[in-house]
Formats: sequence, C-alpha cells, structure tokens
Amino acid sequence: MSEEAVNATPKPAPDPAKAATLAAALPWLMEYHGKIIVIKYGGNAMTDDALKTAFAEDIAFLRYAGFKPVVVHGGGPQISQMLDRLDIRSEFRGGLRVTTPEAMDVVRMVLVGQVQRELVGLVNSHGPIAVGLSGEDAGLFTAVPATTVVDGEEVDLGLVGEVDQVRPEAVLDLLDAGRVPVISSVAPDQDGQVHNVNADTAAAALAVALHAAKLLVLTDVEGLYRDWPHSPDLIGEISPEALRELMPGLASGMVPKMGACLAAVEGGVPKATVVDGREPHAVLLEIFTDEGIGTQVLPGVPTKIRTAKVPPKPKEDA
Ligand SMILES: Nc1ncnc2c1ncn2[C@@H]1O[C@H](COP(=O)(O)OP(=O)(O)O)[C@@H](O)[C@H]1O
Ligand SMILES: CC(=O)N[C@@H](CCC(=O)OP(=O)(O)O)C(=O)O
Repeated sequence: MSEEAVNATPKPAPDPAKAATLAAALPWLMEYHGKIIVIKYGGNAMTDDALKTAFAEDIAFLRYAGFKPVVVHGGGPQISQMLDRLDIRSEFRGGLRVTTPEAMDVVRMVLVGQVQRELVGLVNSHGPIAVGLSGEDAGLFTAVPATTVVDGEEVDLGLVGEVDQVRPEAVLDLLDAGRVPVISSVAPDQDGQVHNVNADTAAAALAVALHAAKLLVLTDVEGLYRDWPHSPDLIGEISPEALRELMPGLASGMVPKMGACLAAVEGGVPKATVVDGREPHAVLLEIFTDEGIGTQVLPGVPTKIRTAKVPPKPKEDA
C-alpha cells in the first residue's frame, strides 16, 4: 500500500463507551491494586481453546493492571480422559477421585505436564510472566491422607490428600518479582509420597496462607443452585454460617467447591465467589462487576436468591 493510501484510511471515531467502561473499572482497580487474588480454574471450564485464551488474557490483564493473580488449576475431565485412554478405572466418591498409585502417576502427568504447561504457555503469550509450580515445589504444600464420609460411612480414597501445611514463600517470591504463579494441586506427604489434592481444596488453603483479598472459583455452572437439580433458584450471596448448614445436603462436585469457599472465608479471606467459567472473560466480569454474577460467600450477609439464566442440568456421567 502506498503512503498516500495509508494516510487516506479513515481512523475510527473515538468511542465514548470504551472510556466509560474503563472509568467504571476505577473503584475495582483501586480496591485490588497490589492485592493477591487466587483464581481456581476448573477443568470443566477449559473445554474450548477460545475460553482458555480469554482466561489467559484476563490473567495477564490483572497482572498488568497491578493486581497479583495466582492461578490454581484443576483438570478433572482431562485426567478422566487420559485414564480412559490408558484403560485405568477411576471413580468419584463425595466429589473426590479414588486414586490408586497407578492413577496417581496419570494425575501428576496430566496436571503438571499437560494442563499447567498449556496455561503457562497461554499466559506467557502476553509477556514472560507466568511460572508453573506444583505442591511439590519448594515445600509449597504438605498433604495428609484425606478421608470422606459417604452415606454415613468413611470411604478409603487411596492417594487422595488434603493440604496440611502451606509454605507460601515460593509463591510470594514470584509475586514480588511480578510473576504469575500457575499451580497444580499435587502434594507430597511427610515421607515424599505424592498425593492427589482436589484443586478447589488446594486453592482455598493457598488463599488463606497468602491472606488473599479474594478466592475466585471458575466452574461449569452459574453458581450454587439451592435445590439441585430441581429448581432454577440460584444462591447469589450467602454467609459462611448459612453455607455450613447447607453443606451436608450438597451433591458431587459442589461438596469440595463450596467446602473450599467456606474454608477460605472462615480462614480470613474476605470473599469467595463461584462463577461460570464457560462465560468468556468470566474473571474480568466478576472482578469488575458489583453484583449479579455467580455465588458469593461473604461474612454477615443474608442469603440472597435469584433465578438462574439456565435451569440446572446434571452431567450425563454424574
Ligand atoms: N447445588 C449445586 N449447584 C450447582 N452445581 C451442582 C450442585 N450440586 C452438584 N452440582 C454439580 O457440580 C458440578 C461442578 O463440580 P465439578 O464437576 O467438580 O466442576 P469443576 O471441574 O469446575 O471443579 C456442576 O457441573 C454440577 O453438575
Ligand atoms: C482428589 C481429586 O478429586 N482430585 C482431582 C484433581 C483435579 C481437580 O480438582 O480438577 P477440577 O477442578 O477440574 O475438578 C481429580 O483427580 O480430578
């Protein structure tokens, strides 16, 4: 194209709506500037490339806006797919995968070797900021065997762990250096035996240890339905006390997820939110919006109910 032709191209008119959107972000930029936000990215919200790309953009945006995002990722469906391919049986009890030593190798390979690597790469397409870690690095997490009670009976979950100790120094070092830690939820016990930790649980333990300003959990539903799967009533806001009362009646994947939100808020994190990660840019929408998205757990609020956009739809394999 000649220089004249370039000069002749009309410039788009400035769009006042863009300025208004940026100006409306100011209170949130001020509130979270320099603060740690732990974002749990569930495997069910990683289903397509465009969603993962938008997630990585959001994380880079937060970092360049002066926030300190920390990503803890899941990968349950991706692990299940690999176990199927390798013909290794796995089942969930109380929302947790019963993990044999053979399955543990696959869990570690998929979480650390595949899902974490992909997310680190996507975030780093915006600058050299993301660094992958797992609970095995620099003593980040120490696990103890987890137990769960299903139908009144204690179930042996094999190599499933819950986080006993967090040493957040490695994460804090990275944050101080302006990096974005991307963390996989596998963790050794005291003897070095690696355990499979549910990523919601790991994210909550880390959020507490980092004194995070917020825990944000991305999943594949709009939030916590009050009477799953019978009613479109969605819980918009709930206090930890009211959530504790609901816990025994919750089903499958929501047990670790809401348990994690509860543990985070009871551990001093001011707010934990579950949002629909199938919505592109769910992270930015949640952080820069005042209300009306997902389920928020925060102290001292009466329970608020609203009608979900989509009625509850149980997964076929649940
Ligand atoms: N009360 C509830 N509200 C919303 N979802 C629920 C509820 N009870 C069970 N679920 C199920 O929990 C799932 C989310 O948990 P999970 O599949 O473990 O997601 P993730 O991979 O994001 O951790 C939802 O897709 C839904 O099928
Ligand atoms: C013990 C346990 O269940 N661990 C999980 C770890 C991955 C995870 O939590 O992934 P999502 O967040 O995508 O569900 C699992 O094996 O599936």
